[in-house]
Amino acid sequence: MQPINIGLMGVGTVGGGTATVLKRNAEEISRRAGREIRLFMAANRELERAREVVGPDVPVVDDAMQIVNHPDVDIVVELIGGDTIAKELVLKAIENGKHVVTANKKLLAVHGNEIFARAQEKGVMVAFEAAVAGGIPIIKALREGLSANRIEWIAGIINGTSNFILTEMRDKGSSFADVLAEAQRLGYAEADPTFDIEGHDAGHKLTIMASIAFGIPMQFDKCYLEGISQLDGRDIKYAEELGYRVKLLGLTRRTDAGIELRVHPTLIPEDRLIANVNGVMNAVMAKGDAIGPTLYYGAGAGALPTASAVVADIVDVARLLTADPEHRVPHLAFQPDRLQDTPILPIDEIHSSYYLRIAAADRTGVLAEITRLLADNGISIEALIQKGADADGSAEVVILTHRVQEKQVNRAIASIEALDSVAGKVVRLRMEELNG
Ligand SMILES: NC(=O)C1=CN([C@@H]2O[C@H](COP(=O)(O)OP(=O)(O)OC[C@H]3O[C@@H](n4cnc5c(N)ncnc54)[C@H](O)[C@@H]3O)[C@@H](O)[C@H]2O)C=CC1
Ligand SMILES: N[C@@H](CC=O)C(=O)O
Ligand code: NA
Repeated sequence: MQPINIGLMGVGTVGGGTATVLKRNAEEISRRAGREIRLFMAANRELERAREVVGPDVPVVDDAMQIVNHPDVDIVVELIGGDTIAKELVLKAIENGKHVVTANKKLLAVHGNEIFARAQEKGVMVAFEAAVAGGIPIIKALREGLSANRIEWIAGIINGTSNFILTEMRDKGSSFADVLAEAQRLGYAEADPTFDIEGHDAGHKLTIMASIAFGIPMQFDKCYLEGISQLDGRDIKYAEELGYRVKLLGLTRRTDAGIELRVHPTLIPEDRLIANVNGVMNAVMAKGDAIGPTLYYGAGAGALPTASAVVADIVDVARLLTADPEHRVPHLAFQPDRLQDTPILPIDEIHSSYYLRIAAADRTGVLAEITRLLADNGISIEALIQKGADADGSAEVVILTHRVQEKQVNRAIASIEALDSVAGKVVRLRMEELNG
């Protein structure tokens, strides 16, 4: 039987890892796929670097369109990134009737609706396991393993770079800038690392998971994003004193009013498994109505872990090449004509519990004023601690609230900030129990 020809576009961190895994495990991979999987051609901006990686037998070009238009390429693997040239290449590959494997979460979160519609029309597959939580087979789990369930919520640590930064800062006291530079050196960070630290990358991945979990179109523009760059070390420390870890969490939840879709630093009780996911590791919890809470853990970034997912997708596509398109697993788990336009809730309509840190004058009556304002807004207090008074007579009050709608907390914060006895802005972080 003829080998299956792979056209590899982008031979950087993930592309290099993919070439390595295809070569290293060639025998096992072909036994699984039923055919030899051959790296047929590669494209990379830096030709020499790519040649060193793929070896002398694989032609390397600098114009990836040559791969997309090559009549003998069966599967195009897009590992360039971004949503400009990558979008052009993927759409052209689909138009040419080629199957696509990509790790590009931004491309799918922003343009996925168009890409999957075109792929559906042309009867080709677009596989994207590597786009969410790197090597963890979370797309497979959500799309196939949990297909009996009504999924209630998904919560994940899905940006390896941010988790690496938070862990190194906590464990080694390293500076934010130094750890970010290390994450870049290790190939974890996006080409523009603000995507990692400001929550965009996690938002892209969460958007994709929400779409698959709830059968809704991709709606990245409605995803609430807050990253870790503004986190204050004091809040991480106080949270720990109260028994919580702070993680950058992506959370999507089905409610009667609509779907919550949000990424932000989150306090999680320290005894939850997910609170103890450290370094570049990712973890995703998914709660189904039948199975209850489930947890998936593994490396979320890096050359070989991400290549693991890319190559698994290549094997999947290879196995299904001859299957009637109607009998393949739908791209977004639900049949394309059965997606629903369930609304995504604006952030002030979500429900959460909250951590509040307030700089208040250390004098009688201030605490009573603050707690009264919270009560006036229907907010009840779960815990309250006061941190020592400074020389200037101000103290820090840390309050944990019970679950409440975000707009109530915002109202309470505005009136607390207006008190003469309160200085500056109230720090507000969201908290999630994640106990099913
Ligand atoms: N690095 C990681 O751990 C992970 C990355 N991803 C995604 O995988 C994709 C690739 O990421 P990395 O490998 O980290 O990036 P990278 O920057 O290491 O590699 C990209 C490669 O594409 C090449 N390139 C850029 N423009 C090109 C063009 N017009 N034609 C041909 N080649 C071109 C560059 O020369 C470079 O070698 C991105 O979509 C990223 O979001 C997904 C999961 C994990
Ligand atoms: N930059 C991303 C790479 C994987 O998706 C991350 O840090 O998680
Ligand atoms: Na994955």
